[in-house]
Amino acid sequence: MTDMLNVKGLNKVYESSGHRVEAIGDITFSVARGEFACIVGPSGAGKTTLLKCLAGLLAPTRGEILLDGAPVTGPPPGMAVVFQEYGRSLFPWKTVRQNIDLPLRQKGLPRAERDRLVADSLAAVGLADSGDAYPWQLSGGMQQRVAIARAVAYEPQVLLMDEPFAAVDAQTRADLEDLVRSLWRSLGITTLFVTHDVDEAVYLGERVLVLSASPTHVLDDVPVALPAERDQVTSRSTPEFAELRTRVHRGIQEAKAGRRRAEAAA
Ligand SMILES: Nc1ncnc2c1ncn2[C@@H]1O[C@H](COP(=O)(O)OP(=O)(O)OP(=O)(O)O)[C@@H](O)[C@H]1O
Repeated sequence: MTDMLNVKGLNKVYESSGHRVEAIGDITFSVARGEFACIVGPSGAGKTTLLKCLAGLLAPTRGEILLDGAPVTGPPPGMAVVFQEYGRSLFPWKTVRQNIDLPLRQKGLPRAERDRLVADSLAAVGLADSGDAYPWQLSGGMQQRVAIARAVAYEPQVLLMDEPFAAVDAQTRADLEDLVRSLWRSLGITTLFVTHDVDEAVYLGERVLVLSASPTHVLDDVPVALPAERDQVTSRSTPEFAELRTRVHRGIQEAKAGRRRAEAAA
């Protein structure tokens, strides 16, 4: 497999009026084409900062990000992002269909192709009948499915997701996890999924990257060798799942202990 995403020696320092925060110390990793990688780390580890850099929304202080071999210097056309705040990411004055269609128009696709992509993506997320609704008429989980449909319709090379299910209830969350995994399996989009939930990371990913506390580096890179066909009840209760969960939890404990040591030394 060739690399779709290369992150080399990424460093990010926030500086404002004399105040300096080194959010990302030194991160290096790559994601293969078609891979599903999850990123976990303690709160404040710089996960959102990392994703913003990957999405070209924030310039790294040092280091380099390559998307399919080309440096990311601004929002790349081949990338779609799904954020936690779905409410804010959809335009309330546009229908579901129009929300999904907008980036496709910006891409310059012809009408017939846009119509097909919108219909297919709505069907894929189980919202075939909700195209004419407005986002505010839908539940939180449905709105998040619209955000996912919009990302998928765009046919990105890479899909970045930043804690996309943090604000929905547990049952909806499980449904959305299964939806994202099945879309990934059928479409093969290279996916990077940030979560603070260890079980979610193991359940979804083919690999889990554990980040240290800020200034961040990669503490552990855990391959998830669970069968591709996963099920909320069965997969989560296997000994393999428990082993992976323990390894990732240990990494996060280590990250937090490292932060406490750094704070004590400061
Ligand atoms: N715009 C900013 N200006 C200054 N510091 C910032 C800015 N954004 C984030 N930070 C700091 O950078 C560090 C990393 O923040 P970031 O939001 O990337 O972490 P995170 O891992 O996504 O956190 P959480 O899991 O709590 O969402 C934190 O110390 C945060 O306070």
